[in-house]
Amino acid sequence: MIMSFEDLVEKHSAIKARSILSLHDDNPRRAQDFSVSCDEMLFDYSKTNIDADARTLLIELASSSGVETKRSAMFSGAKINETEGRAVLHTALRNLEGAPVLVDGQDVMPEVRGTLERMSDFANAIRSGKFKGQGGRITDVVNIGIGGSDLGPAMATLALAPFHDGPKVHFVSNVDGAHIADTLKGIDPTTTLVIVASKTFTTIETMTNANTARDWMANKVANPADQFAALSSSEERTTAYGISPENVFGFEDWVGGRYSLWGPIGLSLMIAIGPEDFVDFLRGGQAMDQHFQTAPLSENMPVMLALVGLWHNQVCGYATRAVLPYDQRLSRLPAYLQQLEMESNGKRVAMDGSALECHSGPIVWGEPGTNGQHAFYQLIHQGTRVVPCEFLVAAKGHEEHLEHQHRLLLSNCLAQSEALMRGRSIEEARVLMAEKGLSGAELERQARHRVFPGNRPSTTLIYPSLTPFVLGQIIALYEHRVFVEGAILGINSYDQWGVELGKELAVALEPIVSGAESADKKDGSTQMLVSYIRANG
Ligand SMILES: O=P(O)(O)OC[C@H]1O[C@H](O)[C@H](O)[C@@H](O)[C@@H]1O
Repeated sequence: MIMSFEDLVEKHSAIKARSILSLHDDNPRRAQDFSVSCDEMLFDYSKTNIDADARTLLIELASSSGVETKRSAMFSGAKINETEGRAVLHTALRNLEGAPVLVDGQDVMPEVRGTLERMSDFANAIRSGKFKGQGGRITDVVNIGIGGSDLGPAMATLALAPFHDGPKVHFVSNVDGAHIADTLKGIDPTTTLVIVASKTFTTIETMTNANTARDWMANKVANPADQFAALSSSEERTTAYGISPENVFGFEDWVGGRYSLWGPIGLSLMIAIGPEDFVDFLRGGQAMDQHFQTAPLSENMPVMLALVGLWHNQVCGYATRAVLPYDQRLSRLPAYLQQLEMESNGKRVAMDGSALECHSGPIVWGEPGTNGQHAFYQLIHQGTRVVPCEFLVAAKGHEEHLEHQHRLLLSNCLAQSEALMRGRSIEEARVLMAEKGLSGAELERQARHRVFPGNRPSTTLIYPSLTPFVLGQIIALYEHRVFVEGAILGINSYDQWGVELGKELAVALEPIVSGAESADKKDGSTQMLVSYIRANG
């Protein structure tokens, strides 16, 4: 049977009046029945209004969209990125001791393993002091990259702070000179390694910042190129830039930028935590790959995470999704997921170029808890729009001497999903106001402001503690969620044409902003802004 979103929308109209809390009351085992495990990680989606029938329909939607066939195609190296004619094989980067993976009939694994070994040797040399800068042992590493060449390593390096035992790692991405100026301030160029991370090695922000870093280093270091490394798929351009081939780590076009943390783009992370912990991170990703490929759809974590997302966005019509890690070290996860999810699934046409009949992927946003509670949770609880929330939390923190703080963190996380589901009725609010000594019209007026509609959906991903392995599982989980969502929507999750127009216009605007060319051919708004810049800049 071919399932469609219309069938699901119909199902939703039939069940939406029922509260999530009543689903729990009716089925004391609902939490167990509506949650999925992968190793020690647990994904609880019981605080949504998905019931057994809705889940069956969602799984039928996944099957009838060919998710399983498409999944095999991806893992086997088929060119599923059809608009760019490329395979999608970031999974090969974590295929440790795994089977051969063929692209155009050639096994890519020997090269993947060779690059991982070279990265490990290089990271060890930096960490042990064998690789020296002009001033001696490397104390600081500056990763210059943007988008996928920044968000992944920056997010993961912060996430794994308790595992850092290498030099200090910094990240520069923005073309705004403030970013590199603030980062380089106070760092010694003679003991710094600059890593230029760019798949294409043409990205204007990265190349501009790389040139700035090279000039900064050239003031103090005789041969700055010796203290530069490059992570790229363009050997030709890294060579032209003058970086010695021993310091260049390449990867193929079948690794998409936003999926590239697992290979050379992860070098700064590897230098921070060491090759062994980096391999543990890969093992976590690999464990999720194996789960994704083998678990039945209803027990498959990426599949269920994707289906819950589709239910909320395409079926219920909730346009955004909040990602709320109760884990300060995952504070860059929402930004990382914005690229992963919105650059992958923010598409308006299907693979064949026809207009999409439903909405594309949702708007993803978020901040870590408990900070967000004191900022935007007001809207999540009492605003007129429903925002499905995805909580993430570790059962155990790394700070053993601060266990009481971790208990507070956990209690807050659980309290939020409970509050969203349970809400507070007008009757309960009236009782509260009466207890405060109010009565009559004032009691009624005040009570109305204290009503929480409740019945607001959330999911919780809980894991033992944030280790390299667990981080690998989390990232691979979200990658596969994007894949499943894209496969069901019938879009190409692996191109990103939507970023091109702005880039082209920026190049054309530079001479206009600088005054070398006239703004006459531009629209009125652009002309006015250019005049303002010329007058005030
Ligand atoms: O790694 P690079 O080639 O420098 O690309 C960096 C980023 O820029 C592009 O605009 C894309 O939107 C991103 O997907 C990519 O990660």
